[in-house]
Amino acid sequence: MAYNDTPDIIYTIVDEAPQLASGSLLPIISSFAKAAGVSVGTRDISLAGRIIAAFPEGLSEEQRQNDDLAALGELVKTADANVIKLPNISASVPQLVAAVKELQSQGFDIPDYPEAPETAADKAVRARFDAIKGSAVNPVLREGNSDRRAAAAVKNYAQNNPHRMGAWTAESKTRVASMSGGDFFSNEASATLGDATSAKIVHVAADGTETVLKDGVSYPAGTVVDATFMSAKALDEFLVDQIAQTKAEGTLFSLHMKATMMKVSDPIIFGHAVKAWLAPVFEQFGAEMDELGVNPNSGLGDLLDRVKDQPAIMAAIDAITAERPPMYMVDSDRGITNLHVPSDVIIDASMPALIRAGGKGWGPDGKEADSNCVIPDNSYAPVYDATIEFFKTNGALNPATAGTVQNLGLMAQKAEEYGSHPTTFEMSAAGTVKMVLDDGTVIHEHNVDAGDIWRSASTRKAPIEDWVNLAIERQKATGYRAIFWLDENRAHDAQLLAYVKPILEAKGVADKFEIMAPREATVASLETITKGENTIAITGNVLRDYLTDLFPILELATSAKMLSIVKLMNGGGLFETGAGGSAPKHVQQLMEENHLRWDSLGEFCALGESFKFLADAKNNAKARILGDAVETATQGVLDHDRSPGRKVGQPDNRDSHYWFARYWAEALAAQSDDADLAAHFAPIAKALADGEEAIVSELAAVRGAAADTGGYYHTDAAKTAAVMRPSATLNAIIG
Ligand SMILES: NC(=O)C1=CN([C@@H]2O[C@H](COP(=O)(O)OP(=O)(O)OC[C@H]3O[C@@H](n4cnc5c(N)ncnc54)[C@H](OP(=O)(O)O)[C@@H]3O)[C@@H](O)[C@H]2O)C=CC1
Ligand SMILES: O=C(O)CCC(=O)C(=O)O
Ligand SMILES: [Mg+2]
Repeated sequence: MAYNDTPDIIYTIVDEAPQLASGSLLPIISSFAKAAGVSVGTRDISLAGRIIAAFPEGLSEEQRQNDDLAALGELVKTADANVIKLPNISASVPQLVAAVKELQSQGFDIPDYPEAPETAADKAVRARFDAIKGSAVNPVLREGNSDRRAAAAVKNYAQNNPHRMGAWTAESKTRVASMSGGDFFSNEASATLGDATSAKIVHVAADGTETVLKDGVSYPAGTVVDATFMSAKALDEFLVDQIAQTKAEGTLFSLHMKATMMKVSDPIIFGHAVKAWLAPVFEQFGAEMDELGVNPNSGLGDLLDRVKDQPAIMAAIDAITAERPPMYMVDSDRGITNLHVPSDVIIDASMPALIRAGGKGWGPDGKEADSNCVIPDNSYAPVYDATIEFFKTNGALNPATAGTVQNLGLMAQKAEEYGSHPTTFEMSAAGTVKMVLDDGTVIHEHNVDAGDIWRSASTRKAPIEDWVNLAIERQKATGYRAIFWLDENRAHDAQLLAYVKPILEAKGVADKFEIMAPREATVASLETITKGENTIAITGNVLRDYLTDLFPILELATSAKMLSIVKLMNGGGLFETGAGGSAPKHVQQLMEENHLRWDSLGEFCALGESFKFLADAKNNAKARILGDAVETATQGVLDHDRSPGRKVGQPDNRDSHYWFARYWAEALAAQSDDADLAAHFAPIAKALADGEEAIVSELAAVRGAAADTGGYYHTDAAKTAAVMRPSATLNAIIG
């Protein structure tokens, strides 16, 4: 189904906390925009929405949904795109299974997720689910590179209202552990293709049997193509060793992966950790657990659920758990460990939170403790290692005086590791993996063993050039210290540098940029911001992800307040809200005590940018007025401390939207560029001010009791609206 017309601005329907917040904020945005003749439409990219769109055959007409993600994927390749993208669930298998179960319980005839597909029909269903799994939205929408930074108002606020930081001392036992070889980092090979070509990936077993793992992968001219693998044997030895070292050191064992975005490789690595942790149980009961459908890649939570009625297996698990070091917990009250669900501990958010807390994680006893942070691959682990060492030496960062690290990330067109899923394989046998071009040239070749994880990633020329040019623009606009976080000694980075250096030379700006490997760049950036100065981190895709949580969480307490712009390569605009995720813990709190602590500052920032983009792209003067007023309102929310509190009883997300609407209306009423708009918003501003007492008390009245939104993944629109819009006075004004 195609859409007849594209609204001026598209606001995405997502999941969890940001979607709950939209229940309150979006009616305000739509109503204000409409008054200025700006249309705001929605497109559903939620996990539930994507499942429904993928399996129409069992559904009634009313239940069916358009494939909005595919439609948006086309739109972002045009200059017309103006999309506000909120964070969505990048589903791990347990999340996917839970969402399917919920939809089935609501009467949607959706097939079960086939855990071990054997028939052709099951394999086809599985392929449809695999396209929904993991980070399936962002790579489709991100047809541009990433520009993430704190708006000046947000940074100023953070300096004037510094958040609490845990103390760091030289005695901290917290550290990062990574493999000393056999990992993706040490096995990487990289080459730049002169001409457009296609390639196939072939596995040749020791007995000469050839298996084509993938055929017809096509690359435009100038693509940087990498190949690497992680040795399963080296990984297992490393994990066994780290479990033992953790116990000896008296710290918590923690594993930090990105099983959502690295949806093929990282769940396998996570599964190795589950197996290493329960090694004697797998040795003794491997066959039985196989029968019960245990898949270690789905985590300890799923495993325990499947073996809970098997006393012998449960006893073996208890016995080995008693011998293990304590594990880093996701929720110690409920016994949820680091290894329960692969999507619970996600490195970009988990490591910064631990570092901000002074190197502390939560242990099974509900107390904070130092932690051994296991990050098997060495490509980016040095960033966290260097940060931790820096704080051990220098003490925690002071957010009152620290400068800022902005990020320009190479992200477009599935750049680097984040686009590697279709070309990642777990080896079923020992042999050689070859990457063979059309003309027969073998560009990469690795000797592998059974179980090794081999993957190829690629990065296209146009995004690389666009990224370097964006970096030049940003450096020029700010004058900040600008560092390309590239390691001359890493195969992939060396190929990138062959692009970067000539562009900088040709533009006569080579002297404005430094080039440093991630470890050195981390130290240099921390030194810079410690002095109160600012720097731009120009990075690849994974570091974009890691740094845009790490530095914001240290500087601002959260990455939710970030400005996150994707300048689409074909001219459109994609405005992401914040740099974080969908905050499942916030939903839990809303359901239990009707308090939503989600901070919509990211949405406010994105909204302002989106209006301004519309103003420029379509020469829409009213959109500019709306955008300027959004900035004033955002400033008002900060200046008057109207952001949500964390605890029930404090003002929450809904209160912050009331204040945002009020400041927005006041700014629109006060401006003199458009008399009609001023006249329209003057009575609204007055009504919002006059209604303050009623609105605040109506919002406060609902808090404390459980809230029902009719579902978790697929909520009921009317019930959610009732929960998120409990103020009749406010609703009447907004209309
Ligand atoms: N762009 C995207 O689409 C992204 C999606 N994700 C997805 O999000 C889900 C959760 O990921 P996770 O790694 O836990 O990261 P989150 O960013 O969702 O959560 C980490 C913590 O950050 C804080 N936080 C995040 N956003 C806000 C906000 N707007 N206001 C206040 N606090 C905030 C919360 O801290 P506290 O609880 O202490 O209040 C939260 O628990 C996963 O399904 C993941 O796949 C993750 C990253 C990006
Ligand atoms: O797409 C995802 O799964 C996460 C994205 C993310 O964390 C980011 O872009 O910062
Ligand atoms: Mg991230």
